[in-house]
Amino acid sequence: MKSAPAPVLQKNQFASDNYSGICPQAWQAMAQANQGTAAAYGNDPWTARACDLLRDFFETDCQVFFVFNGTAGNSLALAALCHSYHSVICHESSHVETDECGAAEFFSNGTKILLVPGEHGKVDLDAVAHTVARRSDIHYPKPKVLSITQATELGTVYCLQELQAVGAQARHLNLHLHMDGARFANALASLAASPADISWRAGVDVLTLGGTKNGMAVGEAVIFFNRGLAEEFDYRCKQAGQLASKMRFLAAPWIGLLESGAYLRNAAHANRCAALLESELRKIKGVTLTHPRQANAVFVSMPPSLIESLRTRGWHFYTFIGSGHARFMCSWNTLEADIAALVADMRELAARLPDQAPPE
Ligand SMILES: Cc1ncc(COP(=O)(O)O)c(C=O)c1O
Ligand SMILES: C[C@H](O)[C@H](N)C(=O)O
Repeated sequence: MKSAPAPVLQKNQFASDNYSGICPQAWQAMAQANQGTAAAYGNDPWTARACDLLRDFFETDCQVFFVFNGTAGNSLALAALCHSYHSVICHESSHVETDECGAAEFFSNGTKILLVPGEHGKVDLDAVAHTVARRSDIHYPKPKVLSITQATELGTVYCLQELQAVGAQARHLNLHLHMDGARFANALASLAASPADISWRAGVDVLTLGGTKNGMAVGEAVIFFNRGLAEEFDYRCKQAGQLASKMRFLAAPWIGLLESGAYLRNAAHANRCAALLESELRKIKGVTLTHPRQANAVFVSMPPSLIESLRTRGWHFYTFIGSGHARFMCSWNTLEADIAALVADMRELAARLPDQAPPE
């Protein structure tokens, strides 16, 4: 018997940008698309418009597909880039590895995921080269794809030069380059660069572009800059249950966010909130930042007793990502009052702790 559904939370939380609702621009766009009947399975005007807007956004004639979530986007994209006897190289803290329940391996019929380390969630390019060069015998799953996450799972962002180095290394090693862009908007806002420069111009072949965490109800875009790799991807989506019959309602929010500019504004707001939260948390005894805050997440170490008392006070936050530090994530609808409330509780509860060195 399933437990009762969790109640609607009375205050904004910092567990994930997945906790947030639908932003006004996405909601209005869905309402605007809800006019009468329209052709199904993507043959509607909203889907066509959203695809064109994304081609304008990235300044290139890319192939665009809409899927329901990021796990589908990542795993189907990776499956399109390699065969079952290949391997995909990604960071040891990547979502593909840690939080997609083997979807990439499943949809590619067995492609092996090979993990590399790297500081603060970014792949170490020497480790990537070693993973490719270490073996060339028939028994080794031949590396075919390098997958990176931008912004990373640990709240950091590859700068333009780092992305260019990743792209150059992927080309040198004859690897396709996939980008998990669940929080691409946050990276874009952080870098103040052009979408094209931090994607295909840096060498990205396929991007899973996040919409859900940036204010949409549901929906990610799989964008093939290397159009040849998109061949029959539509069939792959259909077979995986990722071809929406009422595609217009996945596509319309993209129109709403891109035409209004909310796509970037939402992410910039979340990043600013995280910067404010970071500045406040740095002042609290026993709370130590564990990764540079470069997007919308703040990672801190703190005493287990403080973690427990914060949760008892009603705060939701994850401690299972990366090396298990606490992640506080801001979103398009985070308010300064939410930050003030969290910081006040944390400061009060931390002050009650006996003097102790922060955990390792
Ligand atoms: C880095 C990253 N990639 C991909 C995803 C997509 O996951 P989901 O399938 O839950 O939309 C998430 C989820 O939040 C994520 O954090
Ligand atoms: C970790 C969890 O799977 C989700 N991707 C999030 O970032 O909140």
